Amino acid sequence: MSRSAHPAGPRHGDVLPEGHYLAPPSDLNALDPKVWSQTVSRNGEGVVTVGGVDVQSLAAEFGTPAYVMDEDDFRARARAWRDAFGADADVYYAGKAFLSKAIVRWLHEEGLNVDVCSAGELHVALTAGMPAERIALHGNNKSVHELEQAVKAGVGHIVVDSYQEIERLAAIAGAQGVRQPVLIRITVGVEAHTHEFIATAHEDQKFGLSLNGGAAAEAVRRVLAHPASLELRGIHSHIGSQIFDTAGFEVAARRVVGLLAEIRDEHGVELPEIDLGGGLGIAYTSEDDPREPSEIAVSLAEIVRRECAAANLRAPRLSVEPGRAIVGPTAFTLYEVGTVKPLDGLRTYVSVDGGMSDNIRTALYDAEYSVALVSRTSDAEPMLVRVVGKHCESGDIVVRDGFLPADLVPGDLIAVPATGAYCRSMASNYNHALKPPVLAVRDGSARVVVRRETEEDLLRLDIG
Ligand SMILES: Cc1ncc(COP(=O)(O)O)c(C=O)c1O
Ligand SMILES: N[C@@H](CCCC[NH3+])C(=O)O
Repeated sequence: MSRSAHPAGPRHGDVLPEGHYLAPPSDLNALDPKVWSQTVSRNGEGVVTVGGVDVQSLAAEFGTPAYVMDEDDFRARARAWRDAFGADADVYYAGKAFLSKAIVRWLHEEGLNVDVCSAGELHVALTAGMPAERIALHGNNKSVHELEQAVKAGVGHIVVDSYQEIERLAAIAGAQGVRQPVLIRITVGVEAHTHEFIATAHEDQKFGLSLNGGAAAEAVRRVLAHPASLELRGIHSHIGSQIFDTAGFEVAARRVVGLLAEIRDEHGVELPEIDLGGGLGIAYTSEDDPREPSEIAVSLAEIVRRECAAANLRAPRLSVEPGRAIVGPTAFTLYEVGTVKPLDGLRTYVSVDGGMSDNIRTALYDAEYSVALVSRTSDAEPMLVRVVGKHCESGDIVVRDGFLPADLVPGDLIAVPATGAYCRSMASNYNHALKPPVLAVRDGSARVVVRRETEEDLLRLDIG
């Protein structure tokens, strides 16, 4: 998420302030396949199409703003993870990135499991038909209600995150006469190279039980003290999100296997599973270089195999929990331009009909995004733009720095790619904005999988 310094690039007129880090792209009409989903292209008229449907038709039929999801691309990415990890591993899609009934059905069909972290996500996953044993429940402060629902449904794993939760869950499972399979979430002490707010394996934060401080080993003792109601299946580690450098995962894998060996030595049990979490980064701009799932699968499996052999342990079953890497690149947000406001010597502000209510990531994490004019092509010079929303907030920024053609006018459609993850799921009703719909597009047809909110929806909760 850090901005990389760019060497003094080509200058186009005076569009780029002196010393600016970003260079204009050589072709403003090009759609970099790194940041756009696989079926996106331009048709003969220069209009962008996805899944065989052009964005003008989408805007005319469904309105803007809208999240437009490429179903084939989603399925292909889900399958790529499934295939990369193979039959000896499980891939849990992290539902927090974006969850809906359609997504759950696609995951089910493609052979993936789901990780949920609230009763709400659990409800969606179960309602859409995901078998409970293929669901894992996470959370650092799961309520009694959430634990009861999960045990009652028969979820495959509950990932425990505190001593108090171990006791709570043991009591709940005991009361239901269930022996609940659990994993223990540990913090392995890795400083993941990502934004502070989304790094989760360093010591000073709320998730997990510390390996170095001994809390992880103590949690193992406490879970094993409830053999009738808790079945300790393994250890879980998640080091953070939007990570490109895989060294952190490798260190985590080594440390998790190290704990398995300590557990074997202290308790005489070999735990059969480990989960190394999610967190693989995606390309938000052409400068990002994510790794393929197949590379990650090979290196993680190899490290686990090697470390287990060295510790004389049977290799445990491996799980991973990618969210962003599956759904992030599959969708773009389609907006209509409302105003174009050039500020001399600075940049041009382009206001769209959405904003921080449909994409909070720029304001929250200083995240970078790309943007393109999608309703036509243009030969005009590039102009440096900031794409902003319509909220009462100067930090209401969707794309901090991007280039659009200088002949951009109100009514043009622009799109921000790679908004499939953590945009709709973190959307808000700030200023009573109506959350946009999610459209699934495939084989020349589009359908609404999550409808646009209406003003009636806003009033439904407001009982006066
Ligand atoms: C426990 C856990 N698993 C999986 C994920 C998914 O992360 P990502 O969407 O970065 O793959 C997260 C979010 O960071 C998480 O907290
Ligand atoms: N919501 C974050 C990532 C946190 C993932 C959940 N632990 C993002 O948009 O990048």
